[in-house]
Amino acid sequence: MGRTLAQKVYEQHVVRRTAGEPDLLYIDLHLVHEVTSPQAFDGLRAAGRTVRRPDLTMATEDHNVPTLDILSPIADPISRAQVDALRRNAAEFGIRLAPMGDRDQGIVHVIGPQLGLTQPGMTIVCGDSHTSTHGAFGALAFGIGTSEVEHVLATQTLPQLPAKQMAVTVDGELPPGVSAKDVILAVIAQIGTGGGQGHVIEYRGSAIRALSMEARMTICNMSIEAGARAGLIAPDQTTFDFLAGRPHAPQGADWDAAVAHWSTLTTDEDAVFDHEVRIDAASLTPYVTWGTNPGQGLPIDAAVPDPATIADENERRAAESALAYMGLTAGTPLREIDVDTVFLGSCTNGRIEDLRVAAALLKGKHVDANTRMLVVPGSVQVKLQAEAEGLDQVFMDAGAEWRGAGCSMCLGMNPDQLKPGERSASTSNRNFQGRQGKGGRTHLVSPAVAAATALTGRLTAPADLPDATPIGV
Ligand SMILES: CC(C)[C@H](C(=O)O)[C@@H](O)C(=O)O
Ligand code: SF4
Repeated sequence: MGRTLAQKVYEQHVVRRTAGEPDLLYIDLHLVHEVTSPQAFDGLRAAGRTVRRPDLTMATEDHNVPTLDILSPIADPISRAQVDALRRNAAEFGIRLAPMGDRDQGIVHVIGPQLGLTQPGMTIVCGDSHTSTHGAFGALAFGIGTSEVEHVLATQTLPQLPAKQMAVTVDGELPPGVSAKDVILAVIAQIGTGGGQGHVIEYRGSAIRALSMEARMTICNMSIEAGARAGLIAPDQTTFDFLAGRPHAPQGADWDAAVAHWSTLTTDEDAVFDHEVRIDAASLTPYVTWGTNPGQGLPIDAAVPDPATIADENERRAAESALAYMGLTAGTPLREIDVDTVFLGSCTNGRIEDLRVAAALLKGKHVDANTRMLVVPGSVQVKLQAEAEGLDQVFMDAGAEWRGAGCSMCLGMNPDQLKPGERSASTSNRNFQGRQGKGGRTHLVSPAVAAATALTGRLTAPADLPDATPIGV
């Protein structure tokens, strides 16, 4: 029987297999950030161990970093302690670190691909659930817990059990103004936040093949929000073109050999998936979430659902409590929901292409008077690229705030937070209660919807804007 891409990459990394025990997988790349690593390094120290492959390990500061005034000491004591601990640990164990102010600093899932560290066919782990992002390159990439971080630091291996296999096939052409973010919000709305549990999802089909690497990363990033262990996309010419010339990409004859190997990384015709989901790209519209989990999303044309019409009792209760927390009334058209904050950024949508889409909509216009917009590049490199293209000026002229790189308002671990009762349209990936600050209310949206919403102060699709010109992404 044929094998899926995920099964091939998995099998290529098994270094020990014994009946009745998990497999031991070799790990090609270990990414580290300040939140989930301090105890892992403490464990190494206590056991008198070293880091087995510092050359396959890379650390960055992202969750706790302020996006303003980055050269002053971090004010929050917990954040400061975590960042200081990472600096000490990286120095002591000989790990490369991109600290605040460094050209390579940024959100861990943005810098890996950007540096060419992330490559097809690799196993990639990080103490962070959105490690699935790297699956966009045809890597098997997943989040791990802190004790597993310690295991990988010490041995460069990880005990694993094979996952179940799911295919999400998106065929056809996305309508103008509908993007990768809408695709993945639609997938999660369809299969639910537990729909991918125990599975690795492979995204396939003509609509996926047509996506840029940035857009593929957006999709794989949110695999975890569907409950999946990982998500991946077979590498192709788009992947190779993205990687060519990046600092850590192979060069010369090594590049040719790598591309030859990467080209073999596809799912066999006769491979069998445990589950298959099909989506018609042409039927998709901009999606927004109305609730407090990423599966509670609907096309922007819809209205806030009435929990009374939901048959499943658990889902009905979840919808009731979501509406209470979100301060929403059943039947309200989604387009009539006012927001006070728009956040463009995160490892889901903080890459250069996301910024370009938003800037194209904001150019020559002004953010609504009662709305603030934060634009936070996912990395210093994204920031520099955007500035070279003049996007920073477009955002600032439109009245948006142009910030330094980091996780920022994606989660309340740094100064960028919503106040209780504030409501955001956010390009991030989680809308859990309190995610962007205690009492804050989050609507997940695409970069295009974020920009259109910033202009009107209420949830808006780009096509709703008076002078809407169709945009392709
Ligand atoms: C802080 C970290 C452990 C967490 C994660 O694992 O995803 C964070 O990145 C998030 O997005 O919630
Ligand atoms: S940007 Fe958000 S989702 Fe991504 S790693 Fe940071 S906190 Fe997690």
